Amino acid sequence: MKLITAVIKPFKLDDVKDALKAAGVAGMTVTEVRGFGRQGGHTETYRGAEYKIDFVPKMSIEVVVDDAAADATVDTIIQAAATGKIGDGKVWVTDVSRLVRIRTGEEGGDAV
Ligand SMILES: Nc1ncnc2c1ncn2[C@@H]1O[C@H](COP(=O)(O)OP(=O)(O)OP(=O)(O)O)[C@@H](O)[C@H]1O
Repeated sequence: MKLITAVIKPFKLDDVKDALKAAGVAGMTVTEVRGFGRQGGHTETYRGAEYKIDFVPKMSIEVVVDDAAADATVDTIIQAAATGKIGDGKVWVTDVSRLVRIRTGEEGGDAV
């Protein structure tokens, strides 16, 4: 199992969610976060306000998928989240050692 974490522009959340659902992803977690990348020294506009260097509002997405689906899921997120402009975000992949569905006790791929 892989945990795919993506930090994206908030207005791209619906596009990414729709693309992931279309790709068959069974669930996801989203969190409002703030952060910065290499855009330091530049400005970004969010809801009409300009942010400089400091923490820019972003959405963090977490999706756990089978190993075989990880690369395609990353590609799906990139395609849906990209604007080509600075601050589009990042996506990274982490190994998951155990996944359990609390209701049934199912584990691993059965619990996705
Ligand atoms: N190294 C990192 N570790 C953790 N989170 C990061 C890292 N880099 C960026 N982020 C998160 O991703 C968000 C968007 O990053 P950003 O798109 O600015 O990355 P970048 O690599 O600087 O790319 P760009 O050149 O497009 O700005 C940041 O606001 C931050 O929340």
